[in-house]
Amino acid sequence: MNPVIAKVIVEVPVSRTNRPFDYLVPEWLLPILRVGSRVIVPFGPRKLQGFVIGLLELADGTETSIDPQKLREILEVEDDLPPLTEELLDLAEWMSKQYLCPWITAIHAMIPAVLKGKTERWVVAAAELTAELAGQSPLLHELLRRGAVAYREVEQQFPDEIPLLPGWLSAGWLTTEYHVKDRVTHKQASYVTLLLTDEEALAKADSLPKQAEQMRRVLLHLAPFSGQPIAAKELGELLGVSRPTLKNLAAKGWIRLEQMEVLRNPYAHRKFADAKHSYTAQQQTVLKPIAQAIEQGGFASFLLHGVTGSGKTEVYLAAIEQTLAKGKEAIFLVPEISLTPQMVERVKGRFGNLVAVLHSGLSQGERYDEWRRIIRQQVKVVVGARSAIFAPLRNLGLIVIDEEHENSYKQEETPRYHAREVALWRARQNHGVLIMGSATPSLETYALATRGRYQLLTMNERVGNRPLPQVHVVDMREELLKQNRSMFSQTLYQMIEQRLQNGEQIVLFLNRRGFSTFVMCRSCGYTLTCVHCDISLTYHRTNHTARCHYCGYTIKQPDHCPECQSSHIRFFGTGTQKVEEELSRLFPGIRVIRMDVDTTSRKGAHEELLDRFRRGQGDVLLGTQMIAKGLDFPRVTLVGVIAADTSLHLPDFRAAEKTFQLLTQVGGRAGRHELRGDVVIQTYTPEHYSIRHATKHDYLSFYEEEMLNRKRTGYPPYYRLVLISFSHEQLPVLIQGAQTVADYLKARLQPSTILLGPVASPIPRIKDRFRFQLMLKYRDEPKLIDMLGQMNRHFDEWLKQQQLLMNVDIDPQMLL
Ligand SMILES: Nc1ncnc2c1ncn2[C@@H]1O[C@H](COP(=O)(O)OP(=O)(O)OP(=O)(O)O)[C@@H](O)[C@H]1O
Ligand SMILES: [Zn+2]
Ligand SMILES: [Zn+2]
Repeated sequence: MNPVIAKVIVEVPVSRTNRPFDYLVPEWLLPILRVGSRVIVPFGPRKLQGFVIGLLELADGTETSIDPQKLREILEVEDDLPPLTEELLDLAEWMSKQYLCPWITAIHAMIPAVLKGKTERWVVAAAELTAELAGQSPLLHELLRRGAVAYREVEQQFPDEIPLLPGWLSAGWLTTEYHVKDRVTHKQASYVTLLLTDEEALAKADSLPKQAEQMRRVLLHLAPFSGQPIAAKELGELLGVSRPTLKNLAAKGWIRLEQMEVLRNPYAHRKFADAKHSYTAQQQTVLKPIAQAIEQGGFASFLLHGVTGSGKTEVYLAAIEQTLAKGKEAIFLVPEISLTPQMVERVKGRFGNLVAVLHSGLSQGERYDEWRRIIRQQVKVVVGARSAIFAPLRNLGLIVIDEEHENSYKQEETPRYHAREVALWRARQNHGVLIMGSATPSLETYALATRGRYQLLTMNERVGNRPLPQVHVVDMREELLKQNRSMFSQTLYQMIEQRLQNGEQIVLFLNRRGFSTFVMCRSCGYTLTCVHCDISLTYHRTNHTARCHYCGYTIKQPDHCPECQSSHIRFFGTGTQKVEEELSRLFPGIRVIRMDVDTTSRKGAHEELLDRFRRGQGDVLLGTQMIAKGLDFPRVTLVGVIAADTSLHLPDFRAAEKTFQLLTQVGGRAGRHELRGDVVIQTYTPEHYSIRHATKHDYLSFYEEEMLNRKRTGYPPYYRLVLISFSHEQLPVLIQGAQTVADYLKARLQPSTILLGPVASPIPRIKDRFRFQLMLKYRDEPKLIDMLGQMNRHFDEWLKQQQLLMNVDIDPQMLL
């Protein structure tokens, strides 16, 4: 037998060990060790977890510098099915280069938390384990009797049988599972599985003595369900059989009694309706090229630009259906906040049990269960938020990204990946189709589509020719002149009143982005901006200054507006609670359902509130960003935006884009069905182009105007950005460190690349650590990523000595 060497990425997340180590695979582990397996290896004096990224058999004459004699052995393989596919391992390698992170960090982004945290390993009886086989070993016997045995117990009670486990695993007699040790622990239940065939069971039932009435009843009941686990509780309730009866049957080897974790299905209690329509003309038009691409196979990418309510979801579902018909699998990404029961219902309604749903509302255990169904190849469609892009499907044919412009597709911690980029990589690798959809595509994506990098598909009409809602813009400066100091304009007030009379519903949206951070004149709408950067200055309460967070420009907070001399100049903001109070004061008896971080922190609260609103138990749904998208309520005929400006004056070059997107998306919630809709946007800057174009639902005009701005100011998509941020407890060390890195970069960057900073970060101190940043703007610097990788390695030791944290963010989304 030739020695087999495994290349293992070990769980030490420091870049010094960002390379695989060689280990020898002991013969007894060969049956289950695969590329992608999770293993335990000796590392120095410790035992660590790691992942096998490659296997090498040393046949005679294999050219290698490895001396197997010197290698240490892998101690254990932790799962019967490897949690990572070879494709995902390649992806991890690519991510580690692209996003400058250790391999192990990229791998961790791909697997459920359960496989990282404190977990307890169990050995569980599987389908092929029969009474006859169980006779061979005390452990197997125990397994058949109890269904599952903790690995801890195996080590203590049956140590001699450990080397046999891999063989049994690969024979399908047993599996291993991980149960989370913390409080989100697994659900335990007893299950009974008939191990006899239908006829055998009937025969045995006949042969039983009279006094074994209970046993007979169980056999007769189970006969039609041979091999299927039935809840013991159910048997108890139905047949009135007792626990000892089941134990007796198990001892005879006729049934298996499993005291084990149930695969939780968080949607088990829901009924899903499948509402399939005949496609509209526009849906048919866009589906044609998509269908062709799926039919042909091979990589293809589309941007589906469809106005709100144009039926994009229906297009995605059709594409998924066709992909499955070709024998392939699909990933359907949606932003976390759109992962509402409504959305899940539509997908489950169409594809039923072939769907796994992954989102943060699930407990760790539930997530792990859904993920395990994918690993076991029991599902064909994975719906989920950002990290679902790593679903370990083996035959991926289609990736859909709904609301492609959403921020949440970018992970804001290491690895700082963008799901869109990962999706492109996977679609290419799998020769699959990528569909990105949005009513308000990001500028980056739309620009690429106009240059032919993605095929652009457009749907500019709502389903059933329903009109887009009429948008009314209210100038809040005039309201102030009219002595109206309430947060509701006359227009909005009257429209709310009228909806209440008609028994129709209202969505009120409070833009919380940029809450109270910018300085604005309430008389004329003037805001303080940086003279160098065209970006709003951020208010600092501590010393009453306003500062630019890109270049550091600072001024004292003025007492009077520089434009109109009014003294009503101050920082800006309102909370949802205040709006709710005001509503109750103005409209006594109004039923408000408030959705914000406070009311939705409890698990399931989000769904519950939406459900109440859907059932008509509220007149108003009042909320922040989380109500802006994906919702489809037939009785909503009015959408009000309390203050459109807050997101407009963020110190972020995407402020106008974000505002346009938000206004268009919230507006899109009105009048989606038979009833016509109105949208009221309250603003102090009605002339701003993002508001003007949103009013007319005019994406293209907005796009063109914004592109000109980006070109002028040198921002994406014309330039690309890298944000390098630093933090330290002591300001002098921090500034010195940032400057040192800046000098290093300056010496190596091409002259055309712009380096901004070092300058204090927009949030200059978090948890007692000061923060500074550098920003790179570049157009054409092909070696930049490599160079940043070198920079990382160059400063690694030094940063650690200085206790300085440095973070590199490629194509940053959040500049705060
Ligand atoms: N061909 C069709 N015939 C009839 N109704 C349809 C059709 N396609 C979609 N619908 C319905 O129209 C409504 C809007 O469709 P859908 O939610 O797919 O739009 P969307 O483009 O995803 O909207 P948004 O981007 O605003 O979330 C839904 O209630 C959907 O069930
Ligand atoms: Zn500036
Ligand atoms: Zn003013």
